[in-house]
Amino acid sequence: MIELDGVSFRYPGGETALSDVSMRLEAGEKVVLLGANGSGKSTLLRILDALEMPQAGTFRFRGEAVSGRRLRNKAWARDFRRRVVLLFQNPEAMLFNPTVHDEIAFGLRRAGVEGVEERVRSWAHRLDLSRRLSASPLALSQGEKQRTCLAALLVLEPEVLLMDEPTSSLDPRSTGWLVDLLEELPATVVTSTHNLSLAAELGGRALVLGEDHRLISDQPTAETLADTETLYAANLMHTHRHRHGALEHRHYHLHDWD
Ligand SMILES: Nc1ncnc2c1ncn2[C@@H]1O[C@H](COP(=O)(O)OP(=O)(O)OP(=O)(O)O)[C@@H](O)[C@H]1O
Repeated sequence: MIELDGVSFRYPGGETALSDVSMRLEAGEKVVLLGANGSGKSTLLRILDALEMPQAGTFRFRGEAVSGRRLRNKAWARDFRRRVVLLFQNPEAMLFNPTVHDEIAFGLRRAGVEGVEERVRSWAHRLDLSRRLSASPLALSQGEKQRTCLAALLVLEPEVLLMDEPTSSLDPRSTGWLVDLLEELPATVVTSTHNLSLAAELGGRALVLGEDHRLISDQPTAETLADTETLYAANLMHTHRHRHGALEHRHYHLHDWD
């Protein structure tokens, strides 16, 4: 469903953000994207959402090359944007409607879909937002904002859901709920995180970006988590000194904070 071949990307005037990345995602796969700060996770998600175009390599969606020229075709772009959606790291970037209800309804109204009201209520219920439908999105807590953004995307019933560090503003209950939702969702899902303790729950397959912006590992998540060499190389693990009384020794530690 998604194919990247030799994709490299550099922001205007910036350093390389992605280097020679190739991978394939099948429909319905749940994949976790791991990498240290600055390794290129957000950039990769932005390319998969066609917000950035790689300077080298190709991105194919359902067998078709995604290019600037294709996106200038309004009907093609509208169809792509309904099928592939991205939950930004910062939910504020996505919220601009006066109420939570309008926020969730926005994409449906724009797409001219039938039964807007019923769909909005159903997703608000699934995301525990029913009591907040008339609130301003700006008056919500971070976790509620995140869930509102997610409802606004899921109501479109996308084929591909891309999520950039979604757990950073969620408390344990909401995180548990997100993990359960992922299990039920038929969509292909790519979730970025540097929280290794959640990786296995977010996807059965793990892609790891190294600090050189290359894809350094693509294997089942359980194998990645046991692969200390790769985790160390990706700077997802470190050693530090411990003191127990007069004794000092070194431990390996996973970087599992958000
Ligand atoms: N808008 C931008 N302009 C210039 N350089 C950028 C821009 N956004 C990101 N970069 C650079 O591209 C590289 C990859 O950044 P990216 O945000 O994709 O990494 P990340 O893995 O998502 O990091 P984090 O875990 O901190 O969110 C970094 O070196 C970063 O400084």
